[in-house]
Amino acid sequence: MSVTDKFIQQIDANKAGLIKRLADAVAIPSVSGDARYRQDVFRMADWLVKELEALGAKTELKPLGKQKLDGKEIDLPPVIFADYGTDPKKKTILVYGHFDVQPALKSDGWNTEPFELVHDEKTDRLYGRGSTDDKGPVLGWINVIEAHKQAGIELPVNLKFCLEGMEESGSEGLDDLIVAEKDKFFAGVDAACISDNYWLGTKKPCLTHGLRGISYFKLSISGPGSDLHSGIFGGIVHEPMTDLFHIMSSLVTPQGEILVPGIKELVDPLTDEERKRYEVMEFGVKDMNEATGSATTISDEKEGILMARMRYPSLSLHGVEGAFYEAGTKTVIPAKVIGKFSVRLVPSMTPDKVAELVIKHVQSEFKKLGSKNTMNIELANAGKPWLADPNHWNYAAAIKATEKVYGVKPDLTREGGSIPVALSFSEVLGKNLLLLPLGRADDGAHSTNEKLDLSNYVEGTKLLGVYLHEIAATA
Ligand SMILES: C[C@H](N)C(=O)N[C@@H](Cc1c[nH]cn1)C(=O)O
Ligand SMILES: [Zn+2]
Ligand SMILES: [Zn+2]
Repeated sequence: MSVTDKFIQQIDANKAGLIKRLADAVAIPSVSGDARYRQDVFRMADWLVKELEALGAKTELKPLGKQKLDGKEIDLPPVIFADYGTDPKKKTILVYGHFDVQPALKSDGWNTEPFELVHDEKTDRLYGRGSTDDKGPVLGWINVIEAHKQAGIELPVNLKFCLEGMEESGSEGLDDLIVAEKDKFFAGVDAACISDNYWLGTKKPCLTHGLRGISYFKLSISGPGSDLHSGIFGGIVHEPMTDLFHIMSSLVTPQGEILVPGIKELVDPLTDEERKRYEVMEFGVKDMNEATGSATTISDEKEGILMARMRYPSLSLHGVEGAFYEAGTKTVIPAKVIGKFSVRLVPSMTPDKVAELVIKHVQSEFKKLGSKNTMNIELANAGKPWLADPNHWNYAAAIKATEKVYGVKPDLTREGGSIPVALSFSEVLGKNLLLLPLGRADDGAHSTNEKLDLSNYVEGTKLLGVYLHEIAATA
């Protein structure tokens, strides 16, 4: 039996162990965007360090200093550096992942408790916050090391881990750490791999060589000293929510067209050659409908959908802090509301330029309202877009591994989401970076009822391990 077959057999024999590990990780509510959960993000880092050390990795926690969140100054969670193997004859692969998650409450519409992993045996799906983004994939790498140890097989490469707890909140502090550690911890890295995105649809695996960037804004409008009765004060005062809705609706049309002057002009023109790349992709409107659980795509053509995800910017409205949103008919005029929206950036757009255009537009729209309220707009976090050359042994190894594990040639995609440090890894380290996702498009990352199919977790773990063997065999 070949070494990779032994590894695969070991993974199949330990499915229960893999599920238990994910359940333990999901049980820690490591929400980075809410100061009340900050201790849990630290706890999650300690838990991962224990898992890695137990398997023989050498770890170090790198502090990142402080941040301002919800008006308080609090400690940023540490970054975990870990080394597994330092054999100079082997290639060294840098693995990045994140152990923080998006917020989740059962009352948001979850069918189960978000921080309890639930294995639905009928569908063989694992439900829980972080199952697919990004605890499952991070644990995939740990499962790979464990299976090698259990099966008595040598890992064919050296691994370096860089795991952070602030990805969902803009990766504050990590870029500086990468620069500072370029010739220290990151010295000797041959290539990098991140598993933190999703297949294009629900059936076919993919490799990803591009990400959109992000500029996330908070727009606050305040007026009255406290919430007011709309019967007593309605029609008398300038209402913050009315101002906010006017401005928010001046940002984007229901057809997804961004109305902020100057943004469209930043986008690279589409060439015939590029359009053909979308035409040949195996993908249909039906795949997207499956992923969204609806038939609500703006475009009815697959090329339009693919380009909207991969090569055009988008502007999304996320929520309003301070607004009345519960059941019932409360007749309140909220005193202060904070609108949250973000722009996804494509290559040739920079967060600085986009912030300049958005802030100018919002100021001008607010002025038009003639309101006596106070408006403030801030860029809460940002990440640059990233695009890599897929003609590299790192991608060749992942293609072969996908063929071995899934029996198909993977799609080559660009992802619509953002991983702020992807560009830093490519630029600062000057090494090739590959995105090798485990999860499917319908996993519900950032949404209610986030899940990872058990088969994606198990086969995905095999994929990560076989990819390392392919690197050793072909690179
Ligand atoms: C693609 C990755 N799994 C992800 O979800 N990234 C976030 C990053 C982010 C940046 N600011 C806030 N979140 C995303 O794309 O939304
Ligand atoms: Zn993620
Ligand atoms: Zn995420």
